[in-house]
Amino acid sequence: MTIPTLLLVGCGKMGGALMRGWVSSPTPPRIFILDRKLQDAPAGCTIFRTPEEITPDVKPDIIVLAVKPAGAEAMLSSLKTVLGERMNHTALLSVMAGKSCEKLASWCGRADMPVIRTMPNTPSCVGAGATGLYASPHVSQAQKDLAIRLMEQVGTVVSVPHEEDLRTVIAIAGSAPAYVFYLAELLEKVGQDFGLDAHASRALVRGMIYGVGKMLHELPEDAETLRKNVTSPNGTTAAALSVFMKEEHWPRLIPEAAKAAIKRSRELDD
Ligand SMILES: NC(=O)c1ccc[n+]([C@@H]2O[C@H](COP(=O)([O-])OP(=O)(O)OC[C@H]3O[C@@H](n4cnc5c(N)ncnc54)[C@H](OP(=O)(O)O)[C@@H]3O)[C@@H](O)[C@H]2O)c1
Ligand code: PRO
Repeated sequence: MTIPTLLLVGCGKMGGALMRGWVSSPTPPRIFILDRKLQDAPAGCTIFRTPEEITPDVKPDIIVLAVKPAGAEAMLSSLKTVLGERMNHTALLSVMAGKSCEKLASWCGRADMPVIRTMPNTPSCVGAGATGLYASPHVSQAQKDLAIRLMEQVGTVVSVPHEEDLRTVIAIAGSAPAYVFYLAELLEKVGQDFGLDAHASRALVRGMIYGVGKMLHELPEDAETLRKNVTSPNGTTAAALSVFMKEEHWPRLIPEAAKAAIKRSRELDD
């Protein structure tokens, strides 16, 4: 199989997570990076600071767009100018939380530009990402297969049938690591407030979340069964869950938070 060439545009928190995941995978793609502040690139990756620095030998199979949605139009307009004819032989893979395939294609100067929209998450940096992927009608099967292969190199990929579905992916996977990190922060603080030292509290909470993730990933049981296995009748867990499971707590707050993320993704489209 030939090694694909990527132009990774924006190598911040998400682009950087993908880059780390790719370079640590068994068969890394060839990566050119466009980022104005990235200090060091891994061996084999070339950094350009501005679109104008991109050299004529860069002929990407896929351009991975990982800048903020507000900067996408200006960036694609510059890339269109710099890459010229090369823009006709590449596909665009956006990781952005906003901006439709149609809009991105028009900013590339080609209504028939093959655009793949994805919603990855930062656990991609350790090969444990979860990515939703939508391919617009102009994407060939070979380009879609390549996009899926690339994202599978950094974790789980789910193709969604409608572009609109990506909003739900944002709410339950793209943004969701932050919810779990917040839970970790709060649990670590509780551990300390209730008498453990910081190191012990951190080690226990991180070990617990790692173990839960590994069980959910590896075991066939559904989450509800795994939860019930922890919950002894009239025991400590039941006491704690009786707080979380009150109608006005997690059952209301989790969907409310998801709706807020979805609403914000609509605003980022404009
Ligand atoms: N963070 C996440 O967990 C996550 C998850 C899924 C999807 N996303 C999506 O990923 C995209 C990037 O988010 P992020 O959190 O990675 O943002 P970020 O950390 O700000 O990364 C963007 C990078 O691109 C650089 N950049 C922007 N415009 C540039 C230009 N014209 N020339 C050169 N470099 C440029 C930025 O440099 P400066 O800082 O100097 O501008 C920065 O290093 C967003 O669209 C977001 O919706 C993020
Ligand atoms: N981070 C981006 C945001 O907060 C997109 C999902 C995760 O907008």
